[in-house]
Amino acid sequence: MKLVRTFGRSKAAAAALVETLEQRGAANTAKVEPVVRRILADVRKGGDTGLRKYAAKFDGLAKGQALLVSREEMHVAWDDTAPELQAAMMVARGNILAFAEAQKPKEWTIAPAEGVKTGQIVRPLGSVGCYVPGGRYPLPSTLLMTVTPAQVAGVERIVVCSPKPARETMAAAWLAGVTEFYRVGGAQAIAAMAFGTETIGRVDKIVGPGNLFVTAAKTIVSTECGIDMPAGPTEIVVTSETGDAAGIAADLVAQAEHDPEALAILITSSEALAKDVAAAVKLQSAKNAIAKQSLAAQGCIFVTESVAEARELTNRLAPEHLTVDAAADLKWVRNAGSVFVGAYAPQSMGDYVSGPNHVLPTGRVGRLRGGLSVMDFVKVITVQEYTRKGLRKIGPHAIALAEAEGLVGHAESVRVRMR
Ligand SMILES: NC(=O)c1ccc[n+]([C@@H]2O[C@H](COP(=O)([O-])OP(=O)(O)OC[C@H]3O[C@@H](n4cnc5c(N)ncnc54)[C@H](O)[C@@H]3O)[C@@H](O)[C@H]2O)c1
Ligand SMILES: N[C@H](CO)Cc1c[nH]c[nH+]1
Ligand SMILES: [Zn+2]
Repeated sequence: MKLVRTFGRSKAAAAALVETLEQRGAANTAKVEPVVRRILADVRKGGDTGLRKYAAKFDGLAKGQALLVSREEMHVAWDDTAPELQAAMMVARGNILAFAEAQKPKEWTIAPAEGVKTGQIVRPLGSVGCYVPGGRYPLPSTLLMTVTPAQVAGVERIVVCSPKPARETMAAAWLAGVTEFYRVGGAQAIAAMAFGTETIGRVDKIVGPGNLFVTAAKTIVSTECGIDMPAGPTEIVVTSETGDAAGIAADLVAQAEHDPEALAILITSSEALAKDVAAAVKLQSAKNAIAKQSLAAQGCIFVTESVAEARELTNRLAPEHLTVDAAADLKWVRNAGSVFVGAYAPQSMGDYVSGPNHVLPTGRVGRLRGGLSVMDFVKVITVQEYTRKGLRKIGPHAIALAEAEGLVGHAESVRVRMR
């Protein structure tokens, strides 16, 4: 990992690096945009034919192979899964379910004046597409993380797309009760869910993580289909003064192993911790080819002049995963997808079993929102109800505002009911 001091002689270089990191999300999308646009256009025009062409090219889909993964295939996959893994999936699903239930927005009503009721009702989306990555590793955990909150929200039609689905992913689908699962991935799967094909009906919203191609495709289709957020190649920032070097290094290596494009960063004002973590990362990543590649390409350790500067830089980067030393640190955290507190909270626990979602914003979108949640699968619709008395009470204020805006029709629509 590159060691970068934010003061002294390397101050300018550090500032330039931070700017590059800030622009990384958009720059990465731009790199793959031409090829992704071509795939999207081909699937939009060619439907199943276009989809199959790319699924065969990138993921080895056989000619004539069914796109739909049958319930029977999922059942066989579940039966072939080792009991320990079945148990792990059940624990993960239970915790994700409980967390999503707790997060579900509530319906409520208030009375701003006598005879006036305002409130909100909560309704599920009609249909969603859950993208489950399957390029480098099968991610059954992502199937549980995307499908479960959609079910808690009450979404009627839940579609899953995953390229060359592994037995473990199909087993997770069985556990979650998935009924519409297609063995397609990449930008072509995003196109199919956004535009529809003969086999795959379009959905209202696409959620889930993926590599650069998937993330760029989601961003492009977002003008005509809802999306959750860019949840692209994994990012980790550890901001620590007192952490344990071996544990910090293990988290950096773990998240770096997702993708050569993954981003792993330590921010500290402690020169000694920086050096210890650098040495531990070198050792721990020695046999992990992908982690080694991403750490060499993007990994860096910022040594800041002060603790305050370390915190400010962390919020500027708005990372997907953030680890801090202690609960007191939560006070200064403003931007992050998910926060892990203390030496005994490996980020991998959040990836699998804690319950909060592991589908998290990348590319500094942590400035705008947290991870995927049940809120992504519902609409909060406001409601307002008046009695004649209520209208007479606050109607004149609406008339005053309407007249100030010159909207005489608005004013009259209130006045006519007050007579
Ligand atoms: N941010 C999050 O919440 C989060 C969560 C889990 C995983 N991830 C990320 O998801 C990603 C998973 O990536 P993956 O590659 O393993 O699986 P993936 O399913 O995202 O991508 C595989 C697909 O990429 C497409 N593809 C590959 N090479 C291509 C090319 N040259 N041209 C066009 N399309 C091409 C193929 O269609 C293939 O189906 C990783 O980057 C990981 O870090 C992020
Ligand atoms: N760390 C990933 C999010 O960036 C999620 C994941 C799934 N499996 C293992 N990890
Ligand atoms: Zn992970």
